Amino acid sequence: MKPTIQVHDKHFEVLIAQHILEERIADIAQNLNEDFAGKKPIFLAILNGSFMFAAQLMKSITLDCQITFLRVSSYQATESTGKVLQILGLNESLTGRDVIVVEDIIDTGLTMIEIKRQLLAQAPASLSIVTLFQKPEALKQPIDIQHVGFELENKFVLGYGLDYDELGRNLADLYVLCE
Ligand SMILES: O=P(O)(O)OC[C@H]1O[C@H](OP(=O)(O)OP(=O)(O)O)[C@H](O)[C@@H]1O
Ligand SMILES: Nc1nc2[nH]cnc2c(=O)[nH]1
Repeated sequence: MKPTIQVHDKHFEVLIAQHILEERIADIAQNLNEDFAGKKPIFLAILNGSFMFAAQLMKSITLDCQITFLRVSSYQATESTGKVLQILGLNESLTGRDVIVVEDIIDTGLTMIEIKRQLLAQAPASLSIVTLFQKPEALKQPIDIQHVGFELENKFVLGYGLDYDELGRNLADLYVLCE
């Protein structure tokens, strides 16, 4: 039996070890270095979950580039419009820039679809999406993602920046909820 850890009331086991995650992140960085050779992209890392992925990715990026950290807040605007997602912390103009959005996970895809819509309104030269994890079966609408680190089954995961009720973000491996 695999060893498990407990976070709050739930048990998790290792799904992907740190060294595998970090080898794949180095490959993604290499692809980005090639895709954006001669350009000065701006990386937009979506907090909180992407902090560990973004830090590891940037260590292998050799381009002249900027990085900035955004938060998205979703709140109930009115009963009729339902959930509204607002991007916070974006002070730079993205017009004419090569923008690379860095996410930890795309699950239903609804967060990323809305982030994309708002960023495209600023007329960037290009908009690329990089996510460490994606759950293809959970996607609610098709979405163009340029770089995916790992495709996962539709199960709750934890660690490497991702939380369960705010705990577990500091775990160096990726864990999955035990069945
Ligand atoms: O594809 P979706 O179903 O929309 O889910 C993906 C979103 O969920 C996570 O963020 P979360 O809201 O948990 O915030 P956090 O990054 O601060 O943990 C993740 O970082 C994505 O932003
Ligand atoms: N921690 C965590 N956050 C998520 N946000 C969307 N999907 C997930 C998931 O599987 N785990």
